[in-house]
Amino acid sequence: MKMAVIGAGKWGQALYHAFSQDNDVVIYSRTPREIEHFVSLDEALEREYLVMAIPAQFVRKWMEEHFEDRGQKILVAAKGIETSTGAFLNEIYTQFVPEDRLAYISGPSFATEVQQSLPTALMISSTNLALAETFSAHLPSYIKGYVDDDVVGAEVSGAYKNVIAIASGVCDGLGLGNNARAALISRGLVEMARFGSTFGARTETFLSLGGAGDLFLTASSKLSRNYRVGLGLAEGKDMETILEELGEVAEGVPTARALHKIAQEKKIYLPIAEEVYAMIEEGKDPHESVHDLLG
Ligand SMILES: NC(=O)C1=CN([C@@H]2O[C@H](COP(=O)(O)OP(=O)(O)OC[C@H]3O[C@@H](n4cnc5c(N)ncnc54)[C@H](O)[C@@H]3O)[C@@H](O)[C@H]2O)C=CC1
Ligand SMILES: O=C(CO)COP(=O)(O)O
Repeated sequence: MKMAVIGAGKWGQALYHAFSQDNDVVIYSRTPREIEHFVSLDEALEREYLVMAIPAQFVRKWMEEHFEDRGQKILVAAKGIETSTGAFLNEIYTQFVPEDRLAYISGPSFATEVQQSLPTALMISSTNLALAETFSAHLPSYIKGYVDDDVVGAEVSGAYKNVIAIASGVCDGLGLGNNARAALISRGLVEMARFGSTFGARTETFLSLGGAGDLFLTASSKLSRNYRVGLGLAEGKDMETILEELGEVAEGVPTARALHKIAQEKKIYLPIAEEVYAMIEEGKDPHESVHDLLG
């Protein structure tokens, strides 16, 4: 399969490594990189299959400024909800490409482990199951693919788990123990599903690799950038310092802002996401947030 990965951050490079096992793959990013098969934007857009690994908050601008529809089939690899509009990624991408040419990859997948070819299982979701199957069939042997057609469920799962991961980092950073973290993750899963059902997601999707699977992974490991944001908040660091020290994207931060905006507009009860927002945006004391969540 002739593919191009667009976006050469950790995840773009990991997916480039993965798909390169059995396919003809090139990679492009706005910042030139010393990567084999690094190509120009035009060469990348010429490929029949694209993997879009641009972070969620930058997708709309990038598509407006650089994308040319040449009939490509697209695998969306970012996880997040656009802060400025509350739009899910499928709502953004479908403004540029018909939904039957869009698929979304989600599930428990630290880029560093995918880059090391460690065993991984992922979900590929599309309203066009044949397209999801095509991308799944071209994954390398060390990644087991599962296909599904609940795009909204996959997107909400992938975005929301990052916010719960921040809360989990706060919990562990405060030394509240395993019971507290397990309770937080469990209630976070319920909150994700409640939010997703508002937008037509299937509840069982939140029990899938893209839901519970990715949540368990991200909310329990220092490999997660979002979890590390939570550790920083627990240490009393301000967001500017946390993000500067992180040096990488933490999608849970802008997504928490988006969830707050949506929760206010649609009157949805999102207690954990709202506390993460209060800590991120209003500098709320994490001890107070925990007290209010347990209260
Ligand atoms: N790193 C991981 O383990 C995984 C990340 N993801 C998702 O992949 C997406 C990308 O994340 P990473 O590659 O990990 O981030 P990263 O922090 O490693 O890289 C971010 C990339 O985005 C680029 N970028 C920043 N601003 C941009 C803009 N305005 N326009 C275009 N490109 C811009 C940067 O140059 C950088 O290459 C995120 O949505 C993340 O949630 C999904 C699964 C695993
Ligand atoms: O999505 C991921 C793992 O599935 C990566 O999580 P972080 O963005 O928190 O590092």
